[in-house]
Amino acid sequence: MAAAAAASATVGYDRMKEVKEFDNSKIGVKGLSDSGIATIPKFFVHPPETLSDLKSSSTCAGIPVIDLSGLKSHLDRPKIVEQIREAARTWGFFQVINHGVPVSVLDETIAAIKAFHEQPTEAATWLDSLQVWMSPVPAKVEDIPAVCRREVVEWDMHAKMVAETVMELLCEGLGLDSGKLKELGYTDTRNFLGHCYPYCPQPDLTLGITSHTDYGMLTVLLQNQVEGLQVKHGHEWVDVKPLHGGLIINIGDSLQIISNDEYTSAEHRVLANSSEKPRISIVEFFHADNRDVSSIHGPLPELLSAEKPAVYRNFTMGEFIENFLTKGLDSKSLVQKLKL
Ligand SMILES: O=C(O)CCC(=O)C(=O)O
Ligand SMILES: [Fe+2]
Repeated sequence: MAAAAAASATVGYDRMKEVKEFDNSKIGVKGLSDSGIATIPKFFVHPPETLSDLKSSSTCAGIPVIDLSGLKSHLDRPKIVEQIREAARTWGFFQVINHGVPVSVLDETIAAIKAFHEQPTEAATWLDSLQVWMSPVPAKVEDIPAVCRREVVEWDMHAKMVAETVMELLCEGLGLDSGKLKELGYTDTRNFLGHCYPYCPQPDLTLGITSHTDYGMLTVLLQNQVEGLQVKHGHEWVDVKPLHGGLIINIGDSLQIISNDEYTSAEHRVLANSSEKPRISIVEFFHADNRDVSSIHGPLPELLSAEKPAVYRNFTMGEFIENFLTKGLDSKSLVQKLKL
């Protein structure tokens, strides 16, 4: 990581040794936070270039909020399709409200993930996560921690339903049949992350998650009422204000490519948490079906014409997986690699 390079440049400072000692101590970041430390260990400090613009610089109201209640009436559907299309094109990030998932389910899911993280852990960054593969190789239910098992399984079902609704609208926004993207199997390849960002005493020196784009098709994100998520819009970082009852949707790199740049994946990051309350976020990623590494994806032929030629070359699922394994959360690496 860049932080490693910057920190290890300090003469006489052995970052790796300190990281190792910290790992061996089994205290974890949550343990540090709970112990009431006033300063964070040096190896967490990010380089000046990442720390210089942490504050949101934007004066805009925030990412678009789209009310899905009108879907019950067929008359409102074209208006909602247009709102989703515009948000996916210009922001790559939006919130949906009245999505059909009861607010009590959102609250229970957040409470369960919080309870999971209140158990003793050894997290090694300002972010601690529970990760569960839901499909195509689902975790055995017994493998999901008992404290949040029921809620994780239930959340997966709701997140899938919301993703399906939004994907249908996104298809229509591209002028395609509403089931077109489902053919790519995105609901069959999904993983669940239950993040916890403990209180950080020096939030100006580090980050929860560094800037990245999600690399799948679509992400459904549920957060509690603690701020921290920021989205890049143009050259500005915009705070995503918690909206009780809302769900955040963002476009991943794969969908940017498949839509031939009609939709965009936006860079986002999470600040270290300056609030005493832990920040909880629950993220479900939907990917194109990754079971067959030889399967080929790329800009949908239906979207291409002489005026709109392909902006990306096709790729195999194997190439996609390899890119993730080597590049990790490197923003837009897939988009850049495949650009013609
Ligand atoms: O915690 C959040 O709000 C965002 C997490 C995120 O961007 C990710 O897991 O990819
Ligand atoms: Fe992300």
